[in-house]
Amino acid sequence: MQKLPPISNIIDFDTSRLPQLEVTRQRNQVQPVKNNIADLHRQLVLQLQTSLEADRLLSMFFDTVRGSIPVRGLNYQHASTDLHLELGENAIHSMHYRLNHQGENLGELILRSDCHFDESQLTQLEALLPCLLFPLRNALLYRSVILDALRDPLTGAANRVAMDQTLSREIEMARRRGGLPFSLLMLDLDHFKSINDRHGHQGGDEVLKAVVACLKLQLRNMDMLFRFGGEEFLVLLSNTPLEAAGIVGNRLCEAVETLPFVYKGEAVPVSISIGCATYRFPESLDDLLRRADDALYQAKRNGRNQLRMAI
Ligand SMILES: Nc1nc2c(ncn2[C@@H]2O[C@H](COP(=O)(O)OP(=O)(O)OP(=O)(O)O)[C@@H](O)[C@H]2O)c(=O)[nH]1
Repeated sequence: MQKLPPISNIIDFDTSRLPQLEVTRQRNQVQPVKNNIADLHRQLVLQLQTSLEADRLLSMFFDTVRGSIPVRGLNYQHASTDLHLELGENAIHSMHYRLNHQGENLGELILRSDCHFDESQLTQLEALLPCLLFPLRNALLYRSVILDALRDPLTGAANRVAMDQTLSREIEMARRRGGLPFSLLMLDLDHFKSINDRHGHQGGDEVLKAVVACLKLQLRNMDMLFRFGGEEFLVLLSNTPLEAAGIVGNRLCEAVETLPFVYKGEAVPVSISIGCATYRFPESLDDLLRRADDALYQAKRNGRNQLRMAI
C-alpha cells in the first residue's frame, strides 16, 4: 500500500490565498486567472450554502474545482463523525490538507491529480478551499447531532430510533426487489440481573460496553448493531440467508463466552442467547421480529448461551 505523506498543509480562514492572489497576479499581470478564480469563489460560496450534508458539499466543491484545475479525485475523512468519502478516481500525485476552523479539526482532504500541481494551480486551489470551511463546519455539526440522536450514549451502538428507521427501509427494499434475503439476530445477555446485583450498575454498564465492542469486532462493516432495550440487542445482516446468519450468530455466542472480562480484579463470565430469523417475503416487520423473539425465547429456555433458528 502506498504510504501517504504526512499532512503539512493547514487550511484555515486566515490562510486564504485569495487576497494574496490579488497581489501576486497584479505583479505578474495574469488578470484572467484572478477573474476566473474570483468568479469560481463567488459561485462556490453560493453553491455551498445550499446543503447541510457534508458529502454533498464536498461533491459540489469537487465538481466546481475540477472545472478549472485538473483534479482527478478527492478523498475526505473526518474521524469523529465517522465520515469517509472518495470521489472521482485515484491518481499518483496528491495534495494533502488538514482543514481547521478556529482550532477545530474539520477533517483531512486529499486532492489527486495525474501530474504535479503547479504553483498557479495550488494558488487557485488554496484560494477556493476556505469557501468550504464554514459550510463544512455547519454540516459536520449537523451530522454529529443526527448521529447522537441515533446512537446509544453508553455503548455507541445504534439506538431504537435508528433500528426502526433502518429495518423499515430494509423491509421496503426487500419487498421492492422481490425478497432479497436479510437476517436478524436478536440477542440478550444471560443472567444480566445477577451481574448487576454482584458488581453494581456500573459493573453492568462496563459489561454492556465490552460486549458491544466484542460484537463489533466479529461483524462486518455493513452489518448493523442496535441496542433496543437494556440488555437487548439486534444485529441486521443485509444480503444474508438463514444458514450464513446462523454461522455469524454462533460466532457471536462463542466470542462473548470467551471474552476475558475482568471487573475490579474479578473475572465476570458473560454469555448471550440469540434468536435468528430470515426475512420471508412478504411478511411484516412485526412478524419477522416476533419470529426472532420466539427463537430467542427458545434459546433462553434451552439453557442460554446458544443460538436458535426461527421457524
Ligand atoms: N447496568 C445496567 N443494567 C441494565 C441496563 N438496562 C437494563 N439493565 C438491567 O438488566 C437486567 C435485565 O434482567 P432480566 O430481564 O431479568 O434478565 P436477565 O437477568 O439477563 O435474565 P435472562 O435474560 O433470562 O438470562 C435488569 O436487572 C436491568 O436493571 C443498563 O443500561 N445498565
